[in-house]
Amino acid sequence: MDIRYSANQRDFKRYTTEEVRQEFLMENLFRADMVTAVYSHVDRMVTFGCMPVKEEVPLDKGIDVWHNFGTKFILERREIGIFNVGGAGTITADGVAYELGYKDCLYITMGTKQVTFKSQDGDRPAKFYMVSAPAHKACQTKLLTIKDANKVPCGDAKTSNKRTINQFIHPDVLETCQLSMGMTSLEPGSVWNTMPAHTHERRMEIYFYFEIPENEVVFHMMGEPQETRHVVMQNEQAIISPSWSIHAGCGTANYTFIWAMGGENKAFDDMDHIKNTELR
Ligand SMILES: O=C[C@H](O)[C@@H](O)CC(=O)C(=O)O
Ligand SMILES: [Zn+2]
Repeated sequence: MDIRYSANQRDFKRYTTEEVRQEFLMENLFRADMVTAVYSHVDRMVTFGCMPVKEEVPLDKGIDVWHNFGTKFILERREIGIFNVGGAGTITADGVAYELGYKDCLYITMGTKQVTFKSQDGDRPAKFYMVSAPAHKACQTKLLTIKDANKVPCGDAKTSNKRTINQFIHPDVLETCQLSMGMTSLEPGSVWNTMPAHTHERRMEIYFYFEIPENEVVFHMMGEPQETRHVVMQNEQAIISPSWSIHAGCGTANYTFIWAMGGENKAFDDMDHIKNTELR
């Protein structure tokens, strides 16, 4: 399994482009009938990707669970949030089947032994993007559609950041141990997410960019507010943001992204905003 040990903000200042990418960027998440997993030591958050084509693929396919997690099954002491960013598919969790269309989300509780993924049509495979956090109690496994999400319109076309934050796995919608996840959609002509940028010392965050049109990219900004770097990201790539790092992006076209957070608290608005003019 791809393991990322936490990098600190002092050494980060001296990283080359390649070192920044190796440390934080996650590529090739969706490989046919495989599970890709990246274990980050930042809050022990694990990012998974699975694209079932011909097979029904178990979450632990190709993963030595005892070696990497020290448990008998992956969700023995973990919870997970899953978004489908591909064709229609089915997730089966301990015998219960959940149908997920495009952009539907499933939260699966700690204690779930068997999780498998299947596509309805292998020619239009489902793509399951997932983030898992350590958990300490069982919550309710729940399917959340875009209709169930708490919608927060924000930004403005004048500042090129008109967008809707869809809060799916969020305290107002669903109880979890520490995971929160949602999806932010930018309107055509709006390309900036987040600004003004923020950090949240008490949580880490992972961004997964998708719906980036062909030949377009997103310049993802990271680093301490006064020591920023950018990572040029392509469609369906994800990036880790430690608590000390801003996380904001500017696309060469509009796009959508899924954010996932874990750490000390679940208070969505617990952010330390940085004035645009104070960034360096
Ligand atoms: O801590 C919260 C996260 O960074 C995102 O929800 C921000 C976001 O989706 C946006 O403003 O575009
Ligand atoms: Zn954030």
